Amino acid sequence: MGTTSEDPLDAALRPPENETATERAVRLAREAHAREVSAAIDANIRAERQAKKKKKIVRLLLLGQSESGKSTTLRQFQRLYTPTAFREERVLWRAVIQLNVVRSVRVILDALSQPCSPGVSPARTHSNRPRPRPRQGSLHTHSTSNTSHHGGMHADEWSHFRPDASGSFERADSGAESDSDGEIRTTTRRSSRFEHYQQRLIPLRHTEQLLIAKLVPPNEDEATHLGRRSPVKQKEVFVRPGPLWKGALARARVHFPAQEALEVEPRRASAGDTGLESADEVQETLHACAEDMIDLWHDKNVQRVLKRKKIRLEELPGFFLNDLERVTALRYSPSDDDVLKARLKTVGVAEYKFEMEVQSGRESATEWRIVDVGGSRSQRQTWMPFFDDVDAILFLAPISGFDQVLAEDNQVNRLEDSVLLWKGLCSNKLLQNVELVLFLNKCDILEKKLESGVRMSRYIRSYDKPNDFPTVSKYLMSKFNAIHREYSPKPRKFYAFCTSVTDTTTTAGIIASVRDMVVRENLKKSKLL
Ligand SMILES: Nc1nc2c(ncn2[C@@H]2O[C@H](COP(=O)(O)OP(=O)(O)OP(=O)(O)O)[C@@H](O)[C@H]2O)c(=O)[nH]1
Ligand SMILES: [Mg+2]
Repeated sequence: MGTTSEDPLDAALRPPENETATERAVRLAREAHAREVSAAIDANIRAERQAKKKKKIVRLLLLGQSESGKSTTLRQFQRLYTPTAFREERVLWRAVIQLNVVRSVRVILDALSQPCSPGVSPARTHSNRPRPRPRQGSLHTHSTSNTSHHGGMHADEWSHFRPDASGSFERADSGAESDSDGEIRTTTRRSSRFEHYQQRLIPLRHTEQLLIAKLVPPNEDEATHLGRRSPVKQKEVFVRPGPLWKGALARARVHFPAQEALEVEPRRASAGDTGLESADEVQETLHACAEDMIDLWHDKNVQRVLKRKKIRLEELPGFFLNDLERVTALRYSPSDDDVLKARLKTVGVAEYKFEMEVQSGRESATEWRIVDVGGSRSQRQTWMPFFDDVDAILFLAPISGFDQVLAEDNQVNRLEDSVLLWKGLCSNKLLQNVELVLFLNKCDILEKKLESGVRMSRYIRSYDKPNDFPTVSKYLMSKFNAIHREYSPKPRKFYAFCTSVTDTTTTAGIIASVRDMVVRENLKKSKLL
């Protein structure tokens, strides 16, 4: 019986009938090679699938009140583990730094335009305001009568903040004007000098508007204007995290140096001279106003007014006034440190993926997903949904804020707010198996503050020890530890560090420790499952 329906593929693959021995040998060799290539591709696909299956994903959530240093810590991770991307994006921070400069100057000008009348300090003017009451953090917090096992002290006991410990700059002032009647002429001269600065620096107002327009998408309805009354209670410019604002900036930029120039000469770039050929309008204005800004900042009378009003600009976020000459240069491009010091408030939540560029050991198989959130009160409801699926939480408590109140609620002491948040996290049942890492942050500011004579005991009732940094930081560490131990639903290790996350050297080591710890704990848990 003959075949009537032959398979066309068979026919196509069948060797030619009149094939010679040499042709046959060549054909067989070609087929063998093709089989090898195909096997290699299959093996590759299998290996990739295996790797994907094996790949560890570590989720780290950054939490803490506004200005605690979450986004700065994230930037440290980026600097360490995705250095190329960090370096490429550095130039986009220029607009943020420009705005930080303009706003610092604005704080000074506002302070000068509201002179204290002789003999009446701003503190006195406000001293009849309602006294700050302890408030609950927005996370659930326990009040319990259990005694702590830490030196017999209850974890609550230490956080008895003094009722008058508002710490707001305008209210913390206790010094009176020292001008006597005989100094009227000097005061008049001083006023005209202040007016001179106000006049000379008028162009900065327009600059500020330009920068806000550049940084904040037009459909954002959260206010971005400066508050009128208090020099330090300005509304902050914010961004929703993620690549969007950077994209907008990149599109808006006037001229940026060829990327190659940045890559070939990274050291030049970090020194602030990248070979920018032309600056944008904002930078030109800043450059033109540089001398006046420098004079203003170094003016002894201005310093005196700031001191009297207890405005410590050096401690405020986004402080660049000691770098004015460099940051107002026409060809200025931000350094690593500048990016870490820049202040841009976060609104919303974003997850950042880190395929660690360091391809060694375990890290090559670990993908990190770090979630950065907004820390102000209105933002805290966004935290909770992440509690379900997180391996570790890095909580930042800016301990230098013991004499400050929250920007969003001037009745709440910042340290007290951090304590309440910490209690809420420690006691949260959803998080009982999650590692909590504590950064007692802004230690550099704390140290300077204590050295300048601000007394901890004025703000924390139970504090009766020496007012030096080692004692204070040790005390606070032990108190946060006591809360952790007392409030955790089941025992877990206490990982805590005293940090200044703007400091690259010390933070690199701390982040490496955190990374190792989180990976190790993650590995342990996955083995147990
Ligand atoms: N001197 C000093 N400044 C710090 C430190 N940590 C953060 N900062 C600065 O404080 C400001 C606020 O830090 P951010 O990282 O933006 O704070 P955040 O927690 O993300 O704040 P939100 O986005 O409002 O929730 C920035 O200007 C930082 O450079 C620190 O340890 N020391
Ligand atoms: Mg932030």
